[in-house]
Amino acid sequence: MKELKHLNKYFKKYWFKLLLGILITIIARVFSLIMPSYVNKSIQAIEQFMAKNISMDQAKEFLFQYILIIVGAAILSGLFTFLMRQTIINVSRYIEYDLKNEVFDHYQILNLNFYKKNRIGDLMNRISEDINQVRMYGGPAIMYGIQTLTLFVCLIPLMFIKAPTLAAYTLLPLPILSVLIYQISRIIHTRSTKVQEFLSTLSTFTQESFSGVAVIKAYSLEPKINAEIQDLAQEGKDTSMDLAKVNAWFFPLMILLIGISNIFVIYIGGKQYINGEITSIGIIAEFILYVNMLTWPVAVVGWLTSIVQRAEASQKRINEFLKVEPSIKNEVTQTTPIKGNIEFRNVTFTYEDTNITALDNISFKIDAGQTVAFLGKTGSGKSTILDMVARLYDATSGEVLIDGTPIQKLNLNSLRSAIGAVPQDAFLFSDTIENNIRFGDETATLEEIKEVAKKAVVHKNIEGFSKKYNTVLGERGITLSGGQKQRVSIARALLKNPRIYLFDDCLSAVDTETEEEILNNLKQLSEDKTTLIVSHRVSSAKNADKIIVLENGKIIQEGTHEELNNVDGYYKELYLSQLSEKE
Ligand SMILES: Nc1ncnc2c1ncn2[C@@H]1O[C@H](COP(=O)(O)OP(=O)(O)OP(=O)(O)O)[C@@H](O)[C@H]1O
Repeated sequence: MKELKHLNKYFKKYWFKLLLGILITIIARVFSLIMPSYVNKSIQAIEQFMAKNISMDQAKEFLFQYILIIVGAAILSGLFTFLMRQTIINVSRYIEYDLKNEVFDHYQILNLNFYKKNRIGDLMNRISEDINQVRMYGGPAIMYGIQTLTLFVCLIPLMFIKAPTLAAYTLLPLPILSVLIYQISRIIHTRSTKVQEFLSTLSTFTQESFSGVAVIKAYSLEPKINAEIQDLAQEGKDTSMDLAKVNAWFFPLMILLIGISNIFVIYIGGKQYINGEITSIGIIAEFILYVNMLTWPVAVVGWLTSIVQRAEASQKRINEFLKVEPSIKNEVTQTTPIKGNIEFRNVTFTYEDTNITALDNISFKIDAGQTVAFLGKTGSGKSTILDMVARLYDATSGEVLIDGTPIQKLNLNSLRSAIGAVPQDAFLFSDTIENNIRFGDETATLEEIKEVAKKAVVHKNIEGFSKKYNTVLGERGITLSGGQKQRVSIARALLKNPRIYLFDDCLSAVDTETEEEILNNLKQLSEDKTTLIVSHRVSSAKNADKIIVLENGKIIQEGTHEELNNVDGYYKELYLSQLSEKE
C-alpha cells in the first residue's frame, strides 16, 4: 500500500463526497437487510393462519403490510445504491482525471532524454491502462469494500442472534469461497496481463506495418508480414484461451459454493425445525436469502485483494515516472526579456545515453541581429548547438550565455518564447494547415498566416489544394511533400516573430531556386533578429555575417564567405564542389 499513498492527497481533496458516498453505501446496505426478515415474518403469518391462530383477514392484512415494507425497503435500497454509485464512482473518475493531468503535466516538463529512454507505448500505457487500474482502487474497491464491511458488521451478528448453529453452518463455506476467488483473481490477473502485453505488441506491429506500407509494397514484403501476423495471431489466440479457461471457473465456483451453503441451510435448518430448535420455516427462508446476499460480498473480498494489488503495481509504475526529475529546470520565476546575443564559452557536451561528445570545447560569439551559418559534415555537432541555444540540453562543461547571462539564469519560458525553431525533420500535427502554422501565434488572423506562408514560399502550394488552408494533414488528411512540410514549418516560425531564429537544415528538401527566394525573404524578415542557420549547402550560408565550420564537435573554420573562400579548407572545397554541381 506504500505506493498508493500517492492518492491520499486526492482522497483529501474529495473527502466530503467520499464521506457522503460511504454514508450512502451504509444506508443502501441497511435497507437491503430489511427484506429477508419480512419474508420470514410473511411465512410466519401464513403458518399462524394455517395453525388457525389468526383469521384469513388478519393474515391478509399482515401480508399486505409486510409486502409494502419489502417493496419500500427495496425501492429505498435501490435509490441509495444509485446515489452510492453517483458519489463514490464519480470520485474515482475525478481522481482518474486529476491523476491523468498530473502525469501528463509531468511528462511535459521532462527533457528529451526521458523520451529517448522510454518507449512511447510505455508512456501511453502508464497514463491510460495503469491509471485505470488505480481508478478501480479509488472507486469500486472502496465502494464494494464498504458494502461488504457493512454487511458483515450488521448481518453476521444478526444471524447469530436469530439462529446461532444455523448461522455457523451457513457461514462455513464462505471463507473457502473468498480464498478460492482470490486465487482465481490472481491467475486471471497474470493471464490478462499477458493478453494486455500481447495486444500492445500486436498494435505496435500493425501500426508499423501500416506506417511502413510503402516500404512493404516496394520490397514485396507482404508474405513475410502475413506470416508474422499469423504467428502473432496464434500467440494471441493461445493467451486469450488461457484466460478464458480460468475465467470460466469463476461463476461455476460461486454457484457451487452458494449451492453448498443453501444445502447446509436447508439440511441443518430442516433438522433444527423438526427438533423444535427453531420455531418457524420462515427462518430457513430468511437464511437462504442471507446466504445469497453474502455470496457476492464474500467473493468480493478475494476480488478486492487482487484489485488493490494491481492498483499498487500500477501506481508503482506511475510513481516511477512522477519521481523522474527534469534535468532542465526553470529556476527563474520572473520573466527575462531576450535581446538575442549568444555566446558559447568553452562548451563541451556529451550525450548521456550514447556517451558521444558532440561538442568539444567550443567558443564563439554572435551579436543580436547577426546571421550565422553552421556547416560541417554530418554528425559534426551542428544541431546540438541549436538545441543548446533553446536549452534542450545543458552544457556538460563550459557556459552558454544569452545577452551575457548564463542560460540557466534565464526564465525558460521567456527564452523559448523568444525562439522560433525549425527542426531538421519538420513535425506537423494531424490538423489543418492553418492551425499548424498558427502554433507560432495562437492569436494570428488568417491574413497574417497567409502572409508568412507567402514569405516561406508555400502559399501557392496551399492555394492549390481544394480546401486550401483548411486542408487537413496527417493520418486523416493529405501528406505534404518533404519540401512543403519544411516550408509550412518555416511559416510557423516566422509567424512567431521571435528574437532568435534557429533553422536546422530546413531547406534541404527544397530546390535551389526556391531556397534562394526563401533566403531573400528571410533576410528581410530577420534583419534585426539573431539567426542561426544549419546547412549542408553553401548557398544557404554564403550571405551570413559569419560562417562556422565544425568537425567532430570542434570549430575548424570561422569567418565570412569571402574570408573562408580565400583559404584552403573545408569551406572552399565545399563551395567549389557545389559550384561545379550547379554548373
Ligand atoms: N539525442 C541524441 N542522443 C545521443 N546522441 C546524439 C543525439 N543527437 C545527436 N547525437 C550524436 O551527437 C553527434 C552530433 O550530432 P548532431 O545532430 O549535432 O550533428 P549534425 O552536425 O547536426 O549532423 P547532421 O548534419 O547529420 O544533422 C552525432 O554523433 C550524433 O550521433
